[in-house]
Amino acid sequence: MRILVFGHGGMGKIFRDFFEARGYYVRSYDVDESKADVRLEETGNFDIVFLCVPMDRIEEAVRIVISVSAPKLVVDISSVKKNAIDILEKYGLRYLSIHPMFGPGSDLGLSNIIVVRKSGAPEEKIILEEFRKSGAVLTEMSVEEHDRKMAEIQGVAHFVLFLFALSLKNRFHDDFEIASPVFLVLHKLASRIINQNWEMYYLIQKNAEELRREVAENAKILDEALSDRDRFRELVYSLRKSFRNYRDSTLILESYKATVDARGIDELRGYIRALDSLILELIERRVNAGKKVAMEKIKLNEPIEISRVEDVKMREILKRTGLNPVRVSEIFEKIMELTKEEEYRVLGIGRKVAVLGPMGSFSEEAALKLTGSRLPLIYKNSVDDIFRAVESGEVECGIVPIENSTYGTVLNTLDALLKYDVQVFGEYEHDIRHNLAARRDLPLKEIKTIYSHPQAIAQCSEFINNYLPHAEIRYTRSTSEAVEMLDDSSAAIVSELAARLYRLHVIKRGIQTANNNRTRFYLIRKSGENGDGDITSLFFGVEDEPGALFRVLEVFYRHGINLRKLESRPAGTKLGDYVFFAEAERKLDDSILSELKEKTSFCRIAGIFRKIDRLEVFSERRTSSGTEFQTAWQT
Ligand SMILES: O=C(O)C(=O)C[C@]1(C(=O)O)C=C[C@@H](O)C=C1
Repeated sequence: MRILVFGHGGMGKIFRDFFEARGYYVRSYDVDESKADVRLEETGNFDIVFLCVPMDRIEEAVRIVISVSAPKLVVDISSVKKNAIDILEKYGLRYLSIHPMFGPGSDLGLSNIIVVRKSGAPEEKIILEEFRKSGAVLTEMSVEEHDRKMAEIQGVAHFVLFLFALSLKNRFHDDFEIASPVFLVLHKLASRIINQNWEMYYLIQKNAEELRREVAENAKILDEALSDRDRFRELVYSLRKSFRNYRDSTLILESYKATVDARGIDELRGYIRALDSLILELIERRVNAGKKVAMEKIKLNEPIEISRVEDVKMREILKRTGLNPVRVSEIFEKIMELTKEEEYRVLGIGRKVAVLGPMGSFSEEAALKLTGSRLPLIYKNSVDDIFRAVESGEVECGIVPIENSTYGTVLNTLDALLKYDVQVFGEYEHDIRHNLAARRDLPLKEIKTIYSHPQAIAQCSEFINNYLPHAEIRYTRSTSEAVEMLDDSSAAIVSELAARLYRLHVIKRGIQTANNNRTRFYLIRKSGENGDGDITSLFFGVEDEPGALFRVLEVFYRHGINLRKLESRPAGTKLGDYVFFAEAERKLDDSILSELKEKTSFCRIAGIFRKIDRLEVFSERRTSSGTEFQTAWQT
């Protein structure tokens, strides 16, 4: 979907940045071509055109658009609808008519967008859905109702501000020695509208003729009421019925301080203090909003962490700032971390799970299945790092791959299990399905390069040989690195989760050679009392002499215990020294263990556990005051 924003003023810039941050192809055109991304002759090939020009230039813009192209949809954003709609109808365009009730420099979050005409075009649905998802409040109404309401909302407000300006024009200039916050806010607002396109305000006022008369009448009523104390009190009390909510007016007035032009070291320090308290107030409000989001997510069964939402946000933020982008992203990452921490806290989730990163790994996929995706996952770069985090108590639990049905034992997990002071308390089997994904819907023959981790490439070799023999294979360290490498003619082999997280187009699902490609994961925690279950993992060593291993295996044989796994690993002492790792299909009791100890040079239980399908991390508890979420580490 190609979007052309016609007009690169304040509103045009908002829509251009908005859609670009969400991954759309957007270009802007302006009659002042020095501001435009594309020249007029290049504007022919766009599906949607946003008309972001002053209201008195709509007809001119429409004529230009239709002289070079036939867009599937034109979006009108004017503030008074009657005139604009007449023009769009006159030229027979398929259009969406909205009134975004905000001005240049605003953010779409929480802004009102009124929809007065829809065309039913599929592109329109996508646009409105993007607005809705970004937190804009969409309201539908007819053209007539819109214009009537705008007379009240915009007409009266602007009229009063013009009146304010007119009454004070010879008394104040921009530079105030002293002024109250209310005065400063009104002065700024009046200055704003006075300095914007007067024609737009003229049209808005034209649409509010009757109400303007009423305002003038009311000025007289107010003046008369003020001639008498009681009459004035009565008037104020009658107004209180309609104007009750002034809760956040202090924040509005205090935020005005951010716009003050402070001078001299003391004043500047005062200015920074005011900014700091505003920042703090805003962060607190943000965190509180996050907590409410968390409660909504529970109802919708959505994860707390949604990297797609965070990525879009970060892109938008970085676009807006001229500050060092690395520092700015660090600050916002920290703010989001704080928000997430509080989101987890409000749900009663304090425990953390470490998985192999980066995001989108199969370990994460397994973790999300196991935990129902509500747990704070900590992404580590290596299996060793996961073990370290568990051992040090940084996290309560780690999820590590132990065995793949095609590739066998994951040796570095075994080595780490021997090295670190942790225990296995559960195992989980996960289907590994590889997907061929790209940034766009790419026919197989057009794929020039395939990126992925060597394991994934190997597990999909048959598909690659049969369908992509022409493609060059490039190995990456991880799935997400593969995603980063993608351009318009390459594809990556990734998990379903990674495809979703990075919004890739899945060209083919399940391309792994083995139909039943599964990985078994161990769930590890800090060492403590042994767990319970029907499987025992253990390490043991034997003397370097004939029959030593046989004597140990004989113990298992005699007790009728099946060993489903037996591996030898270098002990790390000297060449030829090995330790054995075994998985016995039984909980080994003390008597068997003491027998084993007699026949081995050392014997250590790595864990007694069972298969689990779900890690319950919190449970709901109904109380007299409602539902509370409680942490419970149940396996
Ligand atoms: O938008 C949400 O879903 C939030 O919970 C807020 C927020 C944030 O702090 O910005 C936090 C967690 C999500 O990963 C995305 C964004």
